[in-house]
Amino acid sequence: MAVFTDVSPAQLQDWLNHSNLGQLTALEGIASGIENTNYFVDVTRAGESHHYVLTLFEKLTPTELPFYLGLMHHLAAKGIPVPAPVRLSNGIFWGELNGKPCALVTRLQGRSVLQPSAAQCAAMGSWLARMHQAGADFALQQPNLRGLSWWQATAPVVAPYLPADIQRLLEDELALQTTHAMTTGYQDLPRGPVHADLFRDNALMIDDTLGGIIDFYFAGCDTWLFDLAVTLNDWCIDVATGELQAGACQAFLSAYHAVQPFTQQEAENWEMALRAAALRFWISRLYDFYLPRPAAMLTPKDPRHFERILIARRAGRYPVLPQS
Ligand SMILES: Nc1ncnc2c1ncn2[C@@H]1O[C@H](COP(=O)(O)OP(=O)(O)OP(=O)(O)O)[C@@H](O)[C@H]1O
Ligand SMILES: N[C@@H](CCO)C(=O)O
Repeated sequence: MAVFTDVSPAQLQDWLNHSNLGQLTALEGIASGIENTNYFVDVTRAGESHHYVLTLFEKLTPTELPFYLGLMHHLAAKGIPVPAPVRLSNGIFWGELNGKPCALVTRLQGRSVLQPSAAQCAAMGSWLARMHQAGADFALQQPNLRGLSWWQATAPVVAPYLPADIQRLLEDELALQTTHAMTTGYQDLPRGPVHADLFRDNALMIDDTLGGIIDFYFAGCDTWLFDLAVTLNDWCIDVATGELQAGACQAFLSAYHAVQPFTQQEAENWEMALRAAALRFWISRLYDFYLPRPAAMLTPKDPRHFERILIARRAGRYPVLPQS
């Protein structure tokens, strides 16, 4: 269930009228997703059909939206397949419905895949490199709001729920990541706007082609390597065992490298990036598991999945980055 806030056809038609966006022909709540309320919305305008997704932001505040929606607009304008936000009559990309900030974005084709093939991992790697390049001249700056400062603030909140040995793992990794973030090697890594939540469920595939990437609402400025690590940790595993698949890793990393070659410095920071990416989602899943939102009838995602991934990366189980 992911319609936290109901919108009636009459309410939406009234909202569309303010921006002359046309006549509503279909409105359907979307069941998946855990962060926001989403609807599929069809309208006709000047005799043509348009297919959109309406998102009501349940937690985000209007101060964060210009970065996310502006980045999607910037990437879409450069031909990167992402939902393009619709500009409203107020000249910006977001408005308000039922007391929640909201946005209308174009609906993309495709379906998410549970177990991507090597060809699909390659499509993902190439998309990610092109997105990093295309985002490099985006004018707005916003940090990754689920970055180091958030881990430092949230780890002590979830730690008391964990057995002592797992608490020690959490504290040790956080301390190492804190020290690592101060090294010049880390600070000089290529960086810019990154998606930062590029899991399989955020990619819509049409066979081996990428229809597009959705859900930019954790995007922020961070190292490209962090984005790569988040994506590899989710895309290149055998879903049944959680272990990395060599063929998928190779396809994903080679495709990225062919568009945006890896630097020596990225190779040196790779293990810590993979560990950071595992730590980030371990902490957020622990938080959602032990401190769930009161109104949300949701099954929390398994935090132990990322505890195991962190342990595997600390033990050296990861592929090397290709070098030219
Ligand atoms: N632009 C789009 N085009 C096509 N389908 C979309 C689009 N945006 C969202 N969807 C559909 O809506 C579903 C829920 O969207 P999304 O994953 O963004 O949910 P969320 O609650 O906002 O985020 P989260 O993934 O963090 O739970 C997606 O799985 C996808 O099926
Ligand atoms: N991708 C996140 C969910 C929120 O975006 C996870 O799997 O924990």
